[in-house]
Amino acid sequence: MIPLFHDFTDETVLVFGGGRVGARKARRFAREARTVVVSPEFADADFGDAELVRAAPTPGDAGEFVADLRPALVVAATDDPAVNDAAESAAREVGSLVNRADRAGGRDAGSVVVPATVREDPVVAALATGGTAPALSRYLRERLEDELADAGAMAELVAELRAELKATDVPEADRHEAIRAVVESPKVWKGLQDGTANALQEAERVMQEVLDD
Ligand SMILES: C[C@@]1(CC(=O)O)c2cc3[nH]c(cc4nc(cc5[nH]c(cc(n2)[C@H]1CCC(=O)O)[C@@](C)(CC(=O)O)[C@@H]5CCC(=O)O)C(CC(=O)O)=C4CCC(=O)O)c(CCC(=O)O)c3CC(=O)O
Ligand SMILES: NC(=O)C1=CN([C@@H]2O[C@H](COP(=O)(O)OP(=O)(O)OC[C@H]3O[C@@H](n4cnc5c(N)ncnc54)[C@H](O)[C@@H]3O)[C@@H](O)[C@H]2O)C=CC1
Repeated sequence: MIPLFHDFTDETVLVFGGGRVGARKARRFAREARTVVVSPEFADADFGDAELVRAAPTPGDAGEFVADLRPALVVAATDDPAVNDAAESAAREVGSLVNRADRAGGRDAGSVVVPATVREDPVVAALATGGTAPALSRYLRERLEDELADAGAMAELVAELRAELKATDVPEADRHEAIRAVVESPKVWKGLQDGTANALQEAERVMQEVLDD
């Protein structure tokens, strides 16, 4: 399986099932998408900004919600395999992506897995285990959170430096080398911990060293 990134801004995500798993998926997608959760009961859990619709669609009814909302993604997270099957068929009929929360293993095109995610905006890392060990994805995610703690600030710094360099007549190969030297510099990473001004100063020094060579 190959991870891809999908921008859900201005899209709709439809979740069937309001248990612990439905709540976790809803929280995740509601950060970015209009998210609607359909379920007869809602676990005493945080659903983020998702809209909750109290209903218990039969397998025959599930398609109506999909046809009405035309979601970019349908999440099948009920404890009823027949309803999850119907949610998947309905999603495929209208060309939506589908996430089967109740299935491990390989998937056909259009059937996606939700990875464990570390978010240090604008940096995002996704982890999965091919469905073999989701608890391991979770554990590795927790470990990576520390590792990536300053990555967002580094990305913003590099974006600034790239724009600056692109506006000069420094040859492309030298620009690339200078940027690589910045992201690999322990002193710049250290500077990010002490405040952006320090990091910027150190990055300018590292780049100058490369460009003077
Ligand atoms: C295939 C996949 C489909 C999908 O949901 O997209 C799937 C399927 C299943 N999960 C099951 C169980 C658990 N899942 C978790 C946790 C997470 N599961 C997530 C993703 C995925 N789970 C996809 C594969 C990802 C990969 O390849 O690694 C994460 C990463 C993302 C998220 O869900 O948000 C999130 C961690 C988020 C985080 O913390 O960062 C825990 C641990 C916990 O809850 O603490 C347990 C209990 C321990 C255990 O069983 O391992 C079961 C068995 C149910 C049963 O026993 O009946 C199935 C179905 C089956 O295996 O048949
Ligand atoms: N992907 C993952 O990370 C995990 C997946 N699972 C799988 O996901 C399923 C859901 O897990 P939990 O949330 O822990 O189960 P749960 O039993 O707590 O929640 C299931 C929810 O589905 C709702 N539901 C039942 N019939 C429905 C219908 N016709 N339409 C809409 N909603 C309906 C129930 O009211 C309940 O809120 C499990 O059966 C299991 O197969 C379980 C653990 C983790």
